[in-house]
Amino acid sequence: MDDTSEEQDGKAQSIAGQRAIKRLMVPVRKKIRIAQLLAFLSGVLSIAPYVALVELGGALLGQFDPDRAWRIVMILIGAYTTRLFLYFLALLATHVVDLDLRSQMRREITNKLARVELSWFTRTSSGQIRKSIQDDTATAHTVIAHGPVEKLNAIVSPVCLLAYAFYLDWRLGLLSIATFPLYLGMYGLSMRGMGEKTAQMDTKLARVSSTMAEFIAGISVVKAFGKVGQAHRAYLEAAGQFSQFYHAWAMPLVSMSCLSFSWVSIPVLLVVNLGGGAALLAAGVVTAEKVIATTLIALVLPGAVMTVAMISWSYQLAGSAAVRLVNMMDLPVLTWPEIGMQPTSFDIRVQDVSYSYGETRALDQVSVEIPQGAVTALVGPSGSGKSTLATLVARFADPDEGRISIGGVDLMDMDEQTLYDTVAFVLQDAQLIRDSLAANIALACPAASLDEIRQAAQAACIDDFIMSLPRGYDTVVGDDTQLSGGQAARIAIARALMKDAPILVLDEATAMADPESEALIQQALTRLSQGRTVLVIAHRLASIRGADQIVVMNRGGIQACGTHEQLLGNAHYQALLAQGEVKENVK
Ligand SMILES: Nc1ncnc2c1ncn2[C@@H]1O[C@H](COP(=O)(O)OP(=O)(O)OP(=O)(O)O)[C@@H](O)[C@H]1O
Repeated sequence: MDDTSEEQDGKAQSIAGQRAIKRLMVPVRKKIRIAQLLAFLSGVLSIAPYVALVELGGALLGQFDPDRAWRIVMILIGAYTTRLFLYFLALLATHVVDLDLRSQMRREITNKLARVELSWFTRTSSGQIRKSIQDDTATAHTVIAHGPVEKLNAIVSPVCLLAYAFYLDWRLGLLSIATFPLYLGMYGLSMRGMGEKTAQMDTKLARVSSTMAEFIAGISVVKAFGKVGQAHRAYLEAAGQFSQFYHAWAMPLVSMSCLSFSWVSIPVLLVVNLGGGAALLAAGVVTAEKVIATTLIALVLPGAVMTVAMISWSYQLAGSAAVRLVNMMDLPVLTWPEIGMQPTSFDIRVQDVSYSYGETRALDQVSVEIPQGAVTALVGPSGSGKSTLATLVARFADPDEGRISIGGVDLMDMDEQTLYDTVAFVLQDAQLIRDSLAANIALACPAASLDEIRQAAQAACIDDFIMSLPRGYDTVVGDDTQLSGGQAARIAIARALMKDAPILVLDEATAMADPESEALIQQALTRLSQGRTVLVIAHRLASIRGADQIVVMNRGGIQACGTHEQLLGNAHYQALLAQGEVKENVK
């Protein structure tokens, strides 16, 4: 991507970020307004010390009046305490709002995740989800809890102070901002395009962290093949690009903003305000206390501009986080009927089903009948749409076109409980949870007794292994032990056996298992398949030969359907067998 399109992209991201922040704040807008009202009042009261200074000067330096001086001090203390108290209340209110909003967003996202299409999880990493729920909600903190109050205070306070300086004497007022146009002009120039640049920085940083994550995730393979240099090149390139971009952006920015600050540095402000003030004093048009008050006001004004700039930048930084949060909240969810229909038989009918992942058409007008109580094997080259078809039957997503029904009932007319009581699946990635082996097996029926769990484990050929572990069925996956792919697959089969659903969607997870483990898995699968409607993504010739029906897929369509013997004359089927897309059983 060239610099101009990156900048345009950055601009669009920056606008989208600010829109997303506004959208996130909608539920708390009223409360934020109340906090801002408190911050406004506190900002107005910031003039109290300067008013007191001038009045005290009058009471002590002019006609000496200790009672009046005392009253002024008391009023000053009261006003100053009230200012601090109001500011404290405003920040307290926004922090409470922030905590509420963050927990509301986290709850909303987790509720969403519970209803989102299961296929979304296959294309989204757990790292991305964790980042949104944990980090992005925390990034939003500055713009919810601090931004609205601190920015308003940083604007109201100097405006009131300036108004008071002009009220004291317009010439002193002008002196207090004499160098400001130069400062603001140069500072404004240095900050040009800040929003776009910040969005670009975020994109480049994300690239650095994703290339780093890819490099670390694949380090063992990369090392084993002696390609370390090649693999971390992507990371080095991303880091180099970020460094060049940051250097090109930050160097002129830093020098320009340093130059701009010199116009409001303390010596310059003192020379201008005290020098000019002394001249006016000598001319007898102002008093000493007024000169001191306006000089002090001039000294605090640049800080306020800095605060506004810093908070504006934090809004830019929070923009990308807000966009990710809004995207999560807007995820499309599967809808389920309140009262679902119950299938009375368990044959599956796929009618004219099409499904695309973005631009990729994975299934194109697929129709197939999967008879009850029989084993149907899906075979086809890699990418032909086998997994997509199998997961649509388990309603991981809804077809773009066409319908899938079980026992004549459209999947969309079944409630969630009925569907998942009817369909169990064992996929390549066994997905064990960080809990005891017993809990992993009894996931679908937590009330199951240890005896029942052991029966399922025995049928899945994994009981012996579990009993050999020091903590047996209490062994916690991930903490006490790590399981091999074959062992995890058998736990998943035991889990499906316990669930005892009439339909089984199966991706033969034997590809990576050793021969002994493969034989055990095969034995377990045979037991699991008995008496059920089975849709299996087959990787072995043995399971294909034994299947009641073989569906040959290619490029998202069905090429042929029949038994092994019937298909032997089919060119696609022969090609699959010849190319070894399905392998001989090792048993
Ligand atoms: N999450 C995804 N995002 C984008 N495209 C995808 C996704 N999953 C699959 N595809 C694409 O959809 C098509 C069908 O993929 P699918 O995984 O269903 O095929 P498959 O026959 O099961 O392949 P394999 O045997 O390699 O698992 C392929 O072109 C694939 O690249």
